[in-house]
Amino acid sequence: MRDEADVDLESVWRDSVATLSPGAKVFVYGAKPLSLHNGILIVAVQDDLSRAQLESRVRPALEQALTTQAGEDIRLVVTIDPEVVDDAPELMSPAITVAEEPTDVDLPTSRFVDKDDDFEEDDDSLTPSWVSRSRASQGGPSHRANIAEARLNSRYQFENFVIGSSNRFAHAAAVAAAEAPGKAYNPLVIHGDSGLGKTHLLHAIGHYVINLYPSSRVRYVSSEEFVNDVINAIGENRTPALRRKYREIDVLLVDDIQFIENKDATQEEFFHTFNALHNENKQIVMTSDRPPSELRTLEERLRNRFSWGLQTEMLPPDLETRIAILRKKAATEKLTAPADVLEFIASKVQTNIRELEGALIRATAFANLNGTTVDLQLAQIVLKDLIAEGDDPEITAGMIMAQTAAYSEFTIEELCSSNRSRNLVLARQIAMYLCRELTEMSLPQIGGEFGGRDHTTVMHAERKIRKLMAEKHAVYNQVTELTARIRQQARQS
Ligand SMILES: Nc1ncnc2c1ncn2[C@@H]1O[C@H](COP(=O)(O)OP(=O)(O)OP(=O)(O)O)[C@@H](O)[C@H]1O
Repeated sequence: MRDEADVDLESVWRDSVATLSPGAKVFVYGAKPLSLHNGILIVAVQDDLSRAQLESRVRPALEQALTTQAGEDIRLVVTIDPEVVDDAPELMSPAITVAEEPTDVDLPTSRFVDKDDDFEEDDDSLTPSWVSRSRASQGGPSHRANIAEARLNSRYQFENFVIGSSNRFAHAAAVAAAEAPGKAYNPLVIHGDSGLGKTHLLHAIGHYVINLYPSSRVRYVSSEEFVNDVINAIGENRTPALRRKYREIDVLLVDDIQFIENKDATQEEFFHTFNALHNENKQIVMTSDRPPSELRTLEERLRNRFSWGLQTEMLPPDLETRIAILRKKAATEKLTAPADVLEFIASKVQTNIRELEGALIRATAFANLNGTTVDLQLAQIVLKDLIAEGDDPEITAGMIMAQTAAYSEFTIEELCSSNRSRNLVLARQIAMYLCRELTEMSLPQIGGEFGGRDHTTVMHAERKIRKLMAEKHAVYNQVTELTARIRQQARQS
């Protein structure tokens, strides 16, 4: 039996719920696990009815799943506590399988120690904003299952997207495709370098379609996920099921299509999926780091298909757009920074909007922790080590993992393992955050580096560390120190 103090309750809970059937998940929705002692897991629900349903409909299956996940016999005790449940993060949504690993108790000796730690799962980033509206208006299990399918990030909407000359056309094409799916531009291919907003537009299309046509079936998928789906389906002899899954979709949003280069079976499957959807006037939108004509090892017939619709390029934003993006970011994330600081950051970070946002977050986090406000001098000091000088050598995931391992006293193998002890989780999340911030790797690529984790795990880690940096000196310092070490190693190598 594992030591209960070592059990990460929320992730055990989430993983257990994820194994339930869609019908059963509905009765667990909104429940919040409170504590685990001597094999008794106390869970809070909203009211009497929720308790009765949980008790009568899913108790055996849930206890079984919890027992498997926790590695010890678990019995459930269900209490009613509306206040606790109101605070429950959206990750309890039955429709969404997300990340792993929060922590919430004292941490043992390690550099990655934060005694005041109040980690909690917080994956609202994965919960579409229209969930609540839909719940109120439709609310049924099948509708919620649809939301899982869509896998949209609520932060990426057209309203949060700043339009400038570098992305105006791509934005207009995206809106047009969302307003008239399958009719305006089909397929729509959005291409451009890393961190320029392609994924943002892809999700925004999904949100907009669902807002306009609530019953439509939308699915966002990274092409790495598509590749995995194909490989698994072939290995498990369930290709017909895979075909059904993708061909029943009304709007298919495929991120980073360049990853299917060199993957013959995937290309074959995608070709047929593409044809099936296109023949039925279903909308297909894809992003790529290059124009399809430059995807050299992509089969000619696919390249040919991709040129049927519209291809639009996103370019690095000009200074004004960068400042406007920072302003918008500051407003939506409630970060306070004066105009000269925004201009300073925008003038220093020119090619990657993710890096632009990261710089703003670091500067405001530092000020927040020190009970001061951001001014130009502070921003210059804080960002000294973060901002690349243009000729800086490339930083790799390997460097980040090696430095994190050395600094945290964990091994690289442990960072990639499934072990969820609290300090290790924090070290792993910081390393994932740094991969996101300092490299151009996609979420699935980063997940792959860390023992084949799902891209939602990386998304969660990024969000978690951003939040913790603004709240915890220790975490801010660890991230800053590690960044400096990684940059130094990159310069020396
Ligand atoms: N025009 C914009 N307005 C507001 N935010 C933007 C804009 N463009 C990009 N961003 C933000 O920049 C970050 C990076 O964007 P995104 O992930 O969409 O880039 P990408 O082109 O898909 O990169 P990659 O190819 O590496 O996946 C996101 O947080 C996104 O919200």
